[in-house]
Amino acid sequence: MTIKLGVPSKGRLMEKTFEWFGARGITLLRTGSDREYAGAVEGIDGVSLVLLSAGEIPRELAAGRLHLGVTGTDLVREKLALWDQTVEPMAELGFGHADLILAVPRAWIDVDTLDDLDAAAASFRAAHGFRMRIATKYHRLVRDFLKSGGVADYALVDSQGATEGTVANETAEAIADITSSGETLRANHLKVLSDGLILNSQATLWRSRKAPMTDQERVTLKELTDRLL
Ligand SMILES: Nc1ncnc2c1ncn2[C@@H]1O[C@H](COP(=O)(O)OP(=O)(O)OP(=O)(O)O)[C@@H](O)[C@H]1O
Ligand SMILES: O=P(O)(O)OC[C@H]1O[C@H](OP(=O)(O)OP(=O)(O)O)[C@H](O)[C@@H]1O
Repeated sequence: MTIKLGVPSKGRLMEKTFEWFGARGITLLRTGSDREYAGAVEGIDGVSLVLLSAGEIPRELAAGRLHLGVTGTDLVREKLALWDQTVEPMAELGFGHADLILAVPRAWIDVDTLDDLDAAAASFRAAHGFRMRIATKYHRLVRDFLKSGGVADYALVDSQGATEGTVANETAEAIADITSSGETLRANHLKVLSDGLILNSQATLWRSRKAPMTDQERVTLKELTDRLL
């Protein structure tokens, strides 16, 4: 029986996570061919590496199938309703920084705040006969944010990628997505509302509150976290 550590299976998050563990004397590596999602942990016994999509790590932690996992704050808050009852943040890793924001077309010169958006939403509905559409993959976070901001007259449109393109493609009027450098927003003629920051996110090491452990696994987990934190 081993402690299961979930890490994003590709891209920037995987590479930076490998570096972060490596700097603490724990080597994470992919094994097998380039395309095989198999991995190993060196430098400590009793820990196995599970490579999977960053978006699936919250669910696996909550289900207790992973003991530890690395993924963004945004994905944990979005995917887990009562996130603090199922997972515990152990360390912010200092990379994967991104802001979840609400943005509208730059051409909407009268819309700079949530209050303005609320007013624009009402006139949009009156003019078009349907609700202003906001494209996002962060349904829970956006709904909660708009509720607390007093905006109600909108419809969410699901967008799992290239979300900033939905406005030019006329499938949405506004978007809520992650931004880092701001390049993608600029290139798609969008601007962030002045009070449109929904969440600051970064890559974080999480511990499952739900994963069952044997006494030996408990000892291994303690040894691992002592070395990492
Ligand atoms: N441009 C960016 N800069 C920094 N971090 C980002 C950026 N885009 C996304 N992230 C972060 O990276 C993490 C993974 O996001 P991503 O959407 O790629 O995961 P995913 O849904 O698992 O993707 P996939 O299904 O393609 O594996 C999230 O926590 C997100 O905040
Ligand atoms: O502010 P920037 O530095 O331009 O980064 C923001 C972009 O990065 C992410 O997309 P990603 O490249 O992961 O592709 P996706 O559209 O498939 O999510 C995110 O969804 C934004 O589109």
